[in-house]
Amino acid sequence: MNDLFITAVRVIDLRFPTSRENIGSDAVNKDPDYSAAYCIIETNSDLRGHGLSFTLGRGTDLVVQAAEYLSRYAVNRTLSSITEDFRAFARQLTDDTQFRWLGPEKGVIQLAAAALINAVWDLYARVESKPLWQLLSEMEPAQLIKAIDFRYIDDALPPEEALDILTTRRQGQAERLALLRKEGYPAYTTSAGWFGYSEEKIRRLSREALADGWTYFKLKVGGDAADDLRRGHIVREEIGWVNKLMVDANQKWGVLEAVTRTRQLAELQPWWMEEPTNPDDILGHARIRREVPEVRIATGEHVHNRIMFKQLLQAQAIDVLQLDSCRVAGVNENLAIILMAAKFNVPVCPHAGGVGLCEYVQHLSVFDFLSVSASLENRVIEFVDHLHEHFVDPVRIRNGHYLLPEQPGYSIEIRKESLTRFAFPHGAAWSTSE
Ligand SMILES: C[C@H](O)[C@@H](O)CC(=O)C(=O)O
Ligand SMILES: [Mg+2]
Repeated sequence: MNDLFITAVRVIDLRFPTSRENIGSDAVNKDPDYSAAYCIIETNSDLRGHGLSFTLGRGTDLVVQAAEYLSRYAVNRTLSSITEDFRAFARQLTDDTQFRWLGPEKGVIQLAAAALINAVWDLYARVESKPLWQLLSEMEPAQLIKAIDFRYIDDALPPEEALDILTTRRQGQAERLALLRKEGYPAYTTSAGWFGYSEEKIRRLSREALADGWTYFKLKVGGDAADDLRRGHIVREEIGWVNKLMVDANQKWGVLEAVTRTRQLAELQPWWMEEPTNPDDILGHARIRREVPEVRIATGEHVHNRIMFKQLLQAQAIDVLQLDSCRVAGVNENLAIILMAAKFNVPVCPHAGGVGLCEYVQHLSVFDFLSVSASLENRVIEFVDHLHEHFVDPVRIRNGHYLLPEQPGYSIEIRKESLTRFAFPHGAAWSTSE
């Protein structure tokens, strides 16, 4: 296909009123309206690129504004001028000499950069007529390396080592792909255990999820200690002790309280304890992990960039790395993080509790398995059973596994009617009391 020319970027403030049913609630984020700054890249052809960054409602307008500002680096360019030097494009977005003061590489501008960068990858994959995982896993290792910004991480992962991982892991790729085609990628469900759900609802949803074939379950904790344990035992009564249960505190505690509470929760035999404390507290995570060795420690959904992940790995602070497809600066930065995790031998289990995150991360995990880690051991992708009906190419789950996405792109395109109805504040979902 001839090179595409990017003519415009539209950014939409999209919000779903999930808080009305406590969907997505946790001990800290008690009333999330799953939302997104949603980017559409227009071109001189019928092809468009779609990308979003996940938000919780209020503040989405700030990410929209930031993405509108950053879109100047994509408009009036050919697609190939970006993809041939993808690292430079990502750097333009994350390193604008004035805008970067608002970060750098964190918060609103990082989310905005992610939405745009992911939209470019979506467009690129559509042009190549491949799902993103396939585009990535068929790219030459050297080409992938060219997309990664090694600044600030080459002390832990030099580009030559990353290249070596990608080159050696090509071996066996066909067999691994055959396995995924047959069985899918293992997953876990969070949808039974939201913080705002009653005990009856948690029991019923755990039972239903078990009947649907789920074997890994996650429960929100961080409330009253006795309540957390009681709710945990309800889930255990339903799923038994062979199936896996993870607990997620969403940053609720200081380090000392996290140590105490994680020890108490150990009686539930959690497969991991997630976000026990503030995500910026790398040494705090290391201490919790050291002082409660019987429980594995997971974090990542609020880790802003590859530099923080580098330190979590160097400090031996985590057992499970939960990258987020649009908290860091899109696919490019996630490639860096996946490669670092492989170097440190820490499994990646991506965060997907939000809108569009399941659609995104399935591609990253499949790529990880095919081209980087070459392992499924201790690896599961999160699944939440909400809002998939709004996607043109939604995730497909069978028996607790993600099936391989087949359509070209990054699976993130939202249906036109949904874009209209849930646009904030004038879409029908918000302007009328439906
Ligand atoms: C606010 C989100 O729903 C958050 O609770 C998701 C999360 O922590 C997870 O999926 O893990
Ligand atoms: Mg979480």
